[in-house]
Amino acid sequence: MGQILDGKIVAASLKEETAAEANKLRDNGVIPKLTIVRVGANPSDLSYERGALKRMEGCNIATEVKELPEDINQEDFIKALKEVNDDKTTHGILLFRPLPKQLDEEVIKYVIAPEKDVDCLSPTNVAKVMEGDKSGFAPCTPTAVMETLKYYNVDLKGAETVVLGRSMVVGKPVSMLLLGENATVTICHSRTKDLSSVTSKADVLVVGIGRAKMVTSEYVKEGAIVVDVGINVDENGKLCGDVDFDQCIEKASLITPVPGGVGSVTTSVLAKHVIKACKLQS
Ligand SMILES: NC(=O)C1=CN([C@@H]2O[C@H](COP(=O)(O)OP(=O)(O)OC[C@H]3O[C@@H](n4cnc5c(N)ncnc54)[C@H](OP(=O)(O)O)[C@@H]3O)[C@@H](O)[C@H]2O)C=CC1
Ligand SMILES: Nc1nc(=O)c2c([nH]1)NC[C@@H]1CN(c3ccc(C(=O)N[C@@H](CCC(=O)O)C(=O)O)cc3)C=[N+]21
Repeated sequence: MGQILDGKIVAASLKEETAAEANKLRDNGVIPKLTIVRVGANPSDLSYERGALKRMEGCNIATEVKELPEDINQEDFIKALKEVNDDKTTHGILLFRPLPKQLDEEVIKYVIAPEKDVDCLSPTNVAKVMEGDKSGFAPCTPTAVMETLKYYNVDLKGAETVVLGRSMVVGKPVSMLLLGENATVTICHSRTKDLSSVTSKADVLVVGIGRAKMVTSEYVKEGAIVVDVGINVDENGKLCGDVDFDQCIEKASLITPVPGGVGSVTTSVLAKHVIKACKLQS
């Protein structure tokens, strides 16, 4: 029977450091601030927004939500985003993804100011993640995975790690961050053949696929460390991960739950990034 990797403890530890930094900045007359740009009122955006606002408040970081109409056109959206770029009181910008269909992310990603881009939309920040250049911003969720492993002293050097999922939000960046810690990284996706035979070789398995409880015990090696990034709603309307926790905890040595795992660390990383952005700009 494995042990639980408690995201709430990791989040609280990060929060403490970040709040202290925010207070130092405030003592010097700088008020760190995150501006959230939300288009429409998608439930998953709103649930992340609630968590983020609460976390910023706990860290003494100011916030503003710029709510834009669901049907806003590309030109008006870019104008609004540039206003936030130019707003001297805003240090970090969070843009919810995916954007509605009429907005072209391929264009917009070049508009957000890289030094305020705390969740890694800008190609400048994506490139820094690839290069292992820590001066930019890696996306918050993959960083939360790394912070969780670090807090629990998981040694990644030479470890056989398997990442399940290859999105730009989770799978690809977390693979680069693991590589940066000298892990051996295998990336799996929907076309991977014989998926469970690949994942069951992993010392550390990171899962972000958006498929409720798909990862059952045959995907997991005895004694493996399992990190579940998934946030889904199960048939009873309850939050659940991509990993079947009750099955996999029997085999894993360490495992993150949902809720209370990586998801709870994400907003603390966001706060940490706002402080980093604020220091870069003041
Ligand atoms: N904790 C947090 O703060 C956050 C959590 N999430 C959660 O993480 C999960 C992943 O999100 P995201 O990366 O945005 O999702 P995407 O839908 O963008 O990507 C899913 C990835 O998983 C792969 N995949 C899907 N189904 C399977 C399958 N049956 N077998 C193997 N691979 C599969 C896809 O493969 P292919 O590329 O071949 O299609 C794709 O690479 C979701 O549950 C989401 O809610 C997301 C963001 C933040
Ligand atoms: N640029 C961008 N980055 C994101 O990270 C992003 C996004 N856009 N768009 C929306 C989705 C959705 N998302 C959620 C994260 C946490 C919860 C959530 O429920 N969190 C719980 C904890 C869950 C847990 O403990 O695992 C909480 O904060 O209390 C929900 C949704 C992020 N997203």
